[in-house]
Amino acid sequence: MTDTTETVHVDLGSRSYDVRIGAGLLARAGAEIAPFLKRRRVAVLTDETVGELHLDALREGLDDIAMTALALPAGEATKGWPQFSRAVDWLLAEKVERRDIVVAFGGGVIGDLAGFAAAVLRRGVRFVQIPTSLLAQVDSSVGGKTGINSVHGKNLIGAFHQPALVLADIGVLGTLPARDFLSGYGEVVKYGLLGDAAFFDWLEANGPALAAGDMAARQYAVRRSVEMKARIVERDETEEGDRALLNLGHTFCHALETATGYSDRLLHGEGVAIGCALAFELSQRLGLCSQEAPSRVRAHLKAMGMKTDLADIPGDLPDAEALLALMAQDKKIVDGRLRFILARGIGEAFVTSDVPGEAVRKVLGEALARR
Ligand SMILES: O=C(O)C(=O)C[C@@H](O)[C@H](O)[C@H](O)COP(=O)(O)O
Repeated sequence: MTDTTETVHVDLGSRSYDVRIGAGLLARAGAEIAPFLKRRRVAVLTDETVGELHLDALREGLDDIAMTALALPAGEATKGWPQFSRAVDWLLAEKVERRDIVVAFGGGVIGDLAGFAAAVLRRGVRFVQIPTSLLAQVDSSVGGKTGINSVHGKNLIGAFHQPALVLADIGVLGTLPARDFLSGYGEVVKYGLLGDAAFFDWLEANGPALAAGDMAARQYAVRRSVEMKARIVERDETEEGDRALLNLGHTFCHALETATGYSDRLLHGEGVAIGCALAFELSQRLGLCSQEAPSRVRAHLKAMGMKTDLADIPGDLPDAEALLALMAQDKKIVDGRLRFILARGIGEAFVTSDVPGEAVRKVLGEALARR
């Protein structure tokens, strides 16, 4: 079989690394990781679902590299202090040393938590991301944002810590439940919306095939997303400016995730999709883009069977004022002023602090009224 693995290099000087994208990478994990090892052993953090489905395959792929593993409960609720301290204590009990490699084997929750554990363990050890969800492959495994949630908000505790290598095996996406796959698709659409109108056109045409399992389409979507993310992260590793573009939809999303208690009511990528739709609605309300743009965003998300609005979130939600208060914990805030990612059209996003609170309140109020 021909090897169709592609490599996206993330050029960050001494923190540079490759993102390898293809089918069958799990089976070759040992050969891929070996050059980074000082001794032939790795400590793997995973979740119970991924562990059950794929840990044996990873163990086999690692060949003679010894593997020890801890499986945490699956789900966003794991991304907090209790499971984080459990993971760090386990890594210490396993005698993971500074020159060793920690492997984050799972979706965004595991990648963020394990990356943060690696960042603080013995003041920093290297880690390899093996993302198993679409969301983690296209987004959270790349760029070095690691962390956990606080009762005050999403991802408020963490560190920038770049991985040494990312292995995105698109073959494992086949075991994802449809809801999780579509949640990850929310982040894929984000890339088209923020900076590549042609990619959004492509997604409108190919999104259904991608969701149905077309491997070539999946590989292209993962590669294009990672490429876009890599170029932005290279320009602005620690989000002083441009990197905030990757936060399109996230100011709304994080407030909604906090409001729904990081529960099954709203998955992260679902919140991103709703957040992108609201960001385009806000842009239109401020006269920045045409009415056609938010309609096209919603139409595509709907055609993919995704959540597009606050009305699609089950259970109670707080009022617009309370949601605005949650948004005020956003990490993009400067001098008390929220920064938003708005758009002049599809593929034309930009970062601005110049957004009247009243306009945001109105967009949220109207969205709540549609429930
Ligand atoms: O990598 C980034 O930069 C992003 O903003 C990507 C986001 O999609 C991702 O969810 C990120 O973890 C959110 O970052 P945060 O700084 O808003 O917590």
